[in-house]
Amino acid sequence: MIKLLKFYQDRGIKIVRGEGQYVWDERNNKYLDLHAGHGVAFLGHGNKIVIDYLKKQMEEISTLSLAFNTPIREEMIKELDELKPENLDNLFLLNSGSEAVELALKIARKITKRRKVVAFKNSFHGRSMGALSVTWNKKYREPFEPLIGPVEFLEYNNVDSLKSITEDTAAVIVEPVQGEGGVIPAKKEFMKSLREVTEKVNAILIMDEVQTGFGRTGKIWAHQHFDIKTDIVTAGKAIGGGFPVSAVFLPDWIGEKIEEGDHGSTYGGNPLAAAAVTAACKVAKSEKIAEQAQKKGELFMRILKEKLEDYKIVREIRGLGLMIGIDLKVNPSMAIKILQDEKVLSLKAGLTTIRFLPPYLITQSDMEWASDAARKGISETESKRIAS
Ligand SMILES: Cc1ncc(COP(=O)(O)O)c(C=O)c1O
Repeated sequence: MIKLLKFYQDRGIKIVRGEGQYVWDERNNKYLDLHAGHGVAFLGHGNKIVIDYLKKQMEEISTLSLAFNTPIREEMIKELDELKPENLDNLFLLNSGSEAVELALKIARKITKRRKVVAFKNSFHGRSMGALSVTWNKKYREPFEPLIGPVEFLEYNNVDSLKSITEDTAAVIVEPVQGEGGVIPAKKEFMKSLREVTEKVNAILIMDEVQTGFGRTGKIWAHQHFDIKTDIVTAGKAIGGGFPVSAVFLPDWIGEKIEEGDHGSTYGGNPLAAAAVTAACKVAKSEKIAEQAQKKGELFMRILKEKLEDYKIVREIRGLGLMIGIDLKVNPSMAIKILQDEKVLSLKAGLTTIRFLPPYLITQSDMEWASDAARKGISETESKRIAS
């Protein structure tokens, strides 16, 4: 029988359906889903508006090249206009976060006519060749070298390290909160300095908001926490309400220099993706998802701190909005497994962090459930460590 390659460790359960912040396995066990398909299901599973838009679009027309116009794309543009990052009035749609990063890197090279890209230690930007080149983890990169270069990795949150950004830098790519790298929020002075330096040397600042974007951190765009404007924003995951779609936002001064043939995609901006994004925007506005993420994130963090901070193996509980990491002094895999046994799905970040990426629908009792499950996972990990 043909084998489906997964590239991820199998979690040992078969999920058959999802609704809101919950999923169910084949034995009808209910789980709180703080994994959310690597953060995609921020609007919850099976959002009614997203489903209705997709069904209708499927019936009307599901595929149509960008060479032709169609009403759903016009509707999407109208909806997205109120949510787009400030000054970034040009949009290209693709299908995954990595593809959005690829396009951003291509554009930076074309516009600046420079080659070097600066990224940061612990960064994650995807696994296609360009995106992988600016991803920090050597384990992901080394088997595929030589990658696209030159790339220089600087210390994240270290203003001094920004001196290496010079007139030969085409672009700097940064996550406002490093996700895969360990849920590490950027410091305000770091982001402000990064903006200043890139402006000074005319390097393009690419804000990779694939994980942080669309409300998760308590603002529609996480870089808004730092009162800065950026040159390019890449988005993905949450923006399609579960449908695979990504986006690159650009300002006019870059958009004007893009020519026919510079990029393209068979599926990019297809009517189904446009329908999904339109619906997601409607939900984002009517449900005020960013405000909810901010309030709920603060509450969740408080509950987690109360219940977990006293454990010796807990180094730090940190995050922004509903992007939360419990950083341990040890490998978190056993705790993540115990969380799953307690019917709470979470994921690993970096080498030592338990990561929660909840749907915005999470309630206080869900938070208590997750915190109690985390306490069990952490206390058992701690006792096992003491015993060994
Ligand atoms: C910040 C960031 N950029 C890019 C990506 C790659 O996205 P995708 O897996 O959709 O290609 C991810 C995925 O986790 C991400 O977190």
